[in-house]
Amino acid sequence: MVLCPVIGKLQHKRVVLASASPRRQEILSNAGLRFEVVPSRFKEKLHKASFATPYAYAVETAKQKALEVAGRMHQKDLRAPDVVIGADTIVAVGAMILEKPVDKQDAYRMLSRLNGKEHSVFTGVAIVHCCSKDGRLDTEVSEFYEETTVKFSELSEELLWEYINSGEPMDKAGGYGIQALGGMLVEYVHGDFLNVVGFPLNHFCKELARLYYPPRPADLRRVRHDSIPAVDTFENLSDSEAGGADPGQSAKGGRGGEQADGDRSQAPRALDAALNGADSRPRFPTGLLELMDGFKASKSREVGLECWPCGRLWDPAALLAGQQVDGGPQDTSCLQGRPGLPMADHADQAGVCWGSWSKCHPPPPKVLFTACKLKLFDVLKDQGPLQAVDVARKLSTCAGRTEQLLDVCAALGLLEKTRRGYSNTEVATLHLVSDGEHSLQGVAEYNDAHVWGVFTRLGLAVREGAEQTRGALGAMEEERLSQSRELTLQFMRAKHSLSKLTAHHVATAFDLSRFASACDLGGCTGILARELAQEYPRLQVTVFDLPEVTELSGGFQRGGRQTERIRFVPGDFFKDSLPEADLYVLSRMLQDWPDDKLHKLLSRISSSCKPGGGLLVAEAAAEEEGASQSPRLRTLSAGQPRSPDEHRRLLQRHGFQDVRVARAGDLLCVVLGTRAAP
Ligand SMILES: Cc1cn([C@@H]2O[C@H](COP(=O)(O)OP(=O)(O)OP(=O)(O)O)[C@@H](O)[C@H]2O)c(=O)[nH]c1=O
Repeated sequence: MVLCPVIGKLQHKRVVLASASPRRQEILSNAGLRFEVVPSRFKEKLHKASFATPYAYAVETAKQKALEVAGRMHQKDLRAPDVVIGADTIVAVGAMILEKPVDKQDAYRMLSRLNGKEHSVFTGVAIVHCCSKDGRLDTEVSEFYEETTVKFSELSEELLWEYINSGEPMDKAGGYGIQALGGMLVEYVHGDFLNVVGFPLNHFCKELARLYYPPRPADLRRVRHDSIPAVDTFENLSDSEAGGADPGQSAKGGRGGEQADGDRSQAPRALDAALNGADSRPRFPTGLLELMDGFKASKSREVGLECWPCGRLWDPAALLAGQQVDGGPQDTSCLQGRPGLPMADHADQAGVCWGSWSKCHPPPPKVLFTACKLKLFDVLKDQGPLQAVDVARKLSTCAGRTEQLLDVCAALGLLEKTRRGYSNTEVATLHLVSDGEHSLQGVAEYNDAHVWGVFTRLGLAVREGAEQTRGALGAMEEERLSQSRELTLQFMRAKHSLSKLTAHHVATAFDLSRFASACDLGGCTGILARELAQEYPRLQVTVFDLPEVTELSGGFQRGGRQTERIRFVPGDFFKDSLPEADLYVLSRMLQDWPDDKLHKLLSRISSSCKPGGGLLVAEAAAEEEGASQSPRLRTLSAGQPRSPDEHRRLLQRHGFQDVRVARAGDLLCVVLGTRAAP
């Protein structure tokens, strides 16, 4: 659940918190914000007397902290983050400003001043939007402050010293920490508690709402005269209705801003839609995954050898040569009879005669993989729109070939081509930029480096009758396991990025609150475990995966409260005993294994599962009984999707009853069975 969808507005931006304060980091990460921490080096010694009010001092200090970090980061890699957040908390007794005590005596002086009295805590916050153009850093600063009143009880000398000797006052403004032992000194608080702790989260969200959702004309008539939107406005804003403007875009009058405003003035923001759709997760990128993945389906049923655009016939063995086309000269003559036909339409046909199509033209997945490998989308994200020659210069590639690559990417809907040059489309910004929260670069990398190779061998294999699809994929799996750490990491990155897109759907397809513990078998980097822990506050989750995977999973973790309830256990689910759990989870696992292994795994789970315990299975959904051709979500999976009935029978065969099936997120089939008494 996202309480404040406006936080999601920062989701696809590179956000930096310019603060070393662990409290600020915790407040913001608990709110669901993803950010890097770069403590500011700005020395907090502005001349206090030159400020008319204590809060003006706090705001200016916050701003200087953030600007210092933006400038330093820009200088360091000529690339500033998108947003830098700075904050400064001070305690004010009248006009006197108290910051962090320098030693115990100083702490004593401060606490004595606060003793038995009311004081104000101000936190100044600066949100700096950055943009680098032609090596120059441009910034737009939004700033605000929040005030909270705190009253201390009458405290004895002895108690004050005891508190000082606890060490708690030293890194805190005014010499106390209200969130810990210092809470005992406080008689009352008026205002935002988190503001005292170091960050006014509520006001921050309102400020984001003000920046990212400028008022609609209709709202202007009834807006209140303060600049802050009413409390109930930001909680109800939805990202899913294309409603959000980017402050950068709206300032520049860019297309995104215009579109958003246009939409909003026509359709009043439905409260319902906002509440139901208040989820900052992006839509499932079906088209993109099909593009990355479609070659598996087409290779698997590759019998038609007639190229759709040109009608030429090809030998299956020639499919192997399909890989060579991305560097070599292109034969595009067969497209000439159909001028203007988008490449994507050719790609659609690829399911019928993919191999021959790929011989004539660079196959779309290869184009995509090559563009990712060259970091094309990263360059355009930071510096686009760019002309082909400029892209070629930045990538150190051949200008002519780069233009071809850009044109194909544009035809595939990954780039937009205008007179100003090429820029990323929304799907590319979301999923093809390497550092994006929902980047699928890992999938592209893995498919390109490994899966492609396996499937290009498949044509030959089918022709010679040597192997079946699963055999080929089994070989891939063996290859994966026997190879290096880098290969494992590549696989993990791919699985990690896909799981981010599906985990929420899997975790919420059924109400799992009756289970106290869960074990995610083959849980890899723990993305689903995290989602489960987040959804079910009392659930303890074990991630069980091969030792080489659990060993590397640490690199994928980020903090947060849920992590305390997640543990990683190394092991092989075919050999080792399974960790005890009320609920076993297999997410996008079953398709990976040939039938013998699949039944072995299910019977091992069945024997470990206590009566009343559960098994949750999530797989790519087959469209209907027997229909199993969709390449959707088959990424990293070997076999064919099963229909809901096939899943039901599978679980029943292994002792699970009351099997329920749900479609989740359109593309997933999630199945929950309860272990019957033996
Ligand atoms: C009153 C109060 C303050 N604080 C902490 O006091 C520091 C203020 O100092 P700052 O200069 O604003 O921040 P910093 O810690 O020096 O970090 P930076 O942002 O890098 O300057 C911040 O930590 C706050 O949490 C608490 O943890 N609890 C409280 O009740």
